[in-house]
Amino acid sequence: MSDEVKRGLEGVVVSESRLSYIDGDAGELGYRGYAIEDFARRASYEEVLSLLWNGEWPTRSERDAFAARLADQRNLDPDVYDLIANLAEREVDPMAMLRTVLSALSAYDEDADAAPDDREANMAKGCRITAKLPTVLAAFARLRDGDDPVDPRSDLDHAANFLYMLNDEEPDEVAIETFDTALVLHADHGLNASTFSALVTTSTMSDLHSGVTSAVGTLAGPLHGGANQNVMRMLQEIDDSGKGPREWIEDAVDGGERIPGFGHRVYNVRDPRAAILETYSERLGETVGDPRWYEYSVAIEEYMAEEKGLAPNVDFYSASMYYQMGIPVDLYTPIFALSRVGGWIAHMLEQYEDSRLIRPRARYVGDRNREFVPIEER
Ligand SMILES: CC(=O)SCCNC(=O)CCNC(=O)[C@H](O)C(C)(C)COP(=O)(O)OP(=O)(O)OC[C@H]1O[C@@H](n2cnc3c(N)ncnc32)[C@H](O)[C@@H]1OP(=O)(O)O
Ligand SMILES: O=C([O-])CC(=O)C(=O)O
Repeated sequence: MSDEVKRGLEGVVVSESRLSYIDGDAGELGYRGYAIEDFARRASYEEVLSLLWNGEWPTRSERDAFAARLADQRNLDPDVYDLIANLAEREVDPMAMLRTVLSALSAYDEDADAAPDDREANMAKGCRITAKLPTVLAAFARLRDGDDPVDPRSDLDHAANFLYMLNDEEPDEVAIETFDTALVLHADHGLNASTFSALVTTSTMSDLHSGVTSAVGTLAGPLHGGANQNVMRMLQEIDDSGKGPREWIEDAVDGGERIPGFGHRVYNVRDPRAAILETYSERLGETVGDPRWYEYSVAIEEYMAEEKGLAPNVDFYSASMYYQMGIPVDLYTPIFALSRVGGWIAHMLEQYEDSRLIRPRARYVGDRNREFVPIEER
């Protein structure tokens, strides 16, 4: 058994998967063999979920049935609204809220007692979790602002319904397309840290809710999903500083800061999702007549490429895009979770089919053979 330490498990292959293909040198990403550029703007989040969970694109009638199944599960138990209201009153961080409420949802799940690897029960749980998370987040966002939650509408698709519940207003076509594409692009990405964390949890034959709860906690960190809100805070700091974006970023880099939205464990080139999200960020800037956030982003990208050889990841252009949609900055990471939950579930479904306990080792570098001294003699 080798004692070589692979810090951060970099480059270690721990399993096989048919879900997403990533070529980090070519900057390519595909779900189940389909390149994201071919479907990101043309397939809805519901279709992508169906592809990830079932292996094939749904036909129109399959898509409609699946979308209706999800739409049917959007309501929350009144106890869950009470929990969200309590957390909103305490002004907890939205990711901590999401993690807490997600865990609580298992208490209300009618398949809670099913065997952890029961595929039918897991598909049903997966639909309920995915359908309820947007209701949870929108209710929280409204309650903390002193507004009543807006009931979900079953006649709206997943993306449109979330924006409707958040703003109490039907979104326009541009907002729906933008948000739906963001959901599609964030849905899966190989064994990223949060997906891996879900898989570690369910490799013990723990249940789907536990896996998703572990994953939300992992996504929250600033090195992973938490980076998107830090990107927007950086753009706001630049705006407030009175400095140009290039000058600001140069000072930050010279000061040894890590720039959110740049660098990646797998991509050595530009993240292909960033290219698509950039077009939406640019378009929204033009639509609202304020290209500032997009222009700052472009200037930062140029500097980072020239001076650091680093390219943007998925969290970089999504920040200015969500901001221009009027979404509160601390909701960006929970929105990432609303999408990635589909990928987490897909990976757990895949793993349950052929599961083995995930249990690596650490090389022990501490003392050995020390003599025990009882407490009375210490
Ligand atoms: C959805 C996602 O999770 S995408 C990633 C979101 N996270 C971020 O955007 C946070 C900023 N980025 C980072 O911190 C890193 O690039 C990570 C965490 C994404 C990847 O980390 P790792 O693969 O461990 O790379 P590592 O931290 O070893 O970085 C390699 C080198 O690039 C530098 N580097 C990497 N990212 C950045 C950055 N954002 N800003 C400045 N320098 C950076 C490191 O300082 C390091 O330089 P060194 O070798 O001279 O010390
Ligand atoms: O794959 C990763 O390590 C991070 C990432 O881009 C994602 O989870 O979408």
